[in-house]
Amino acid sequence: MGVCTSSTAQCLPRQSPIDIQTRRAKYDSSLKPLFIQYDPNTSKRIINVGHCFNVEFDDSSDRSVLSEGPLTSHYRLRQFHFHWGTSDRDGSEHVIDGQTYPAELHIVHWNSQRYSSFEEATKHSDGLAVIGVLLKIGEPNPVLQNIIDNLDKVKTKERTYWTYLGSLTTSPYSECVTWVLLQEAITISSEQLQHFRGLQNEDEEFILENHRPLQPIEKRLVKSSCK
Ligand SMILES: CCCCCNS(=O)(=O)c1cc(S(N)(=O)=O)ccc1C(=O)O
Ligand SMILES: [Zn+2]
Repeated sequence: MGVCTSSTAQCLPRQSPIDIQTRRAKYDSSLKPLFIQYDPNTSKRIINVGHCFNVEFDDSSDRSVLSEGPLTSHYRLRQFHFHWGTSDRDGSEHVIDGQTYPAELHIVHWNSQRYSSFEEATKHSDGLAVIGVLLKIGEPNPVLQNIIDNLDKVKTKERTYWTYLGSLTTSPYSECVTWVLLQEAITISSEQLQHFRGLQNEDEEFILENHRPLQPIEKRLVKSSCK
């Protein structure tokens, strides 16, 4: 079955991002800890894609993978990128109990256990898994400064998360993403964040913001890995 990219009779839309209302999130004791294994040597390049910059990884083999948690397959690291706003007041895509954050990191993985390519995976409801990490203003973050070589250090030993079924937050908004949103935000300094707004698109205009508006949760349930 193809991925529903619009609200059709047989399925309600599952668009992202959403407002995570923590009191409505349901603890699911069957949710296991995430297994994250990243090899920083698989990082390939950083590329300005016009609305954002992506740090791309060599995804020709399962050297950097995500599994366990809410997932029933292993997912191969593809790229990571950030979303931000025109000021530190907002910029994250997901919102927690109505609270926006100044930015959000998305670490994109595709289901290499079931599908032969990233492009093929995006056509299926279990094709992608994206880890969302909220960024709050605080001390300059050395890891962010050198995130490419330190992706491995982004892993924290015990991490709790929310998870729900959603979509890409950029066109074509394919409903192929299992979202795993870490409950612990990491810090970025306002000065570091200002560098993001200095990026320019193909028309040499500054990319001042790139976060999608909230989408209706419909009948979806957000699960939590902790009580
Ligand atoms: C059918 C083609 C889909 C391409 C989606 N690519 S992606 O790496 O998953 C991605 C995800 C996202 S998101 N915010 O994780 O949904 C944003 C941008 C991109 C991108 O293409 O740069
Ligand atoms: Zn994103």
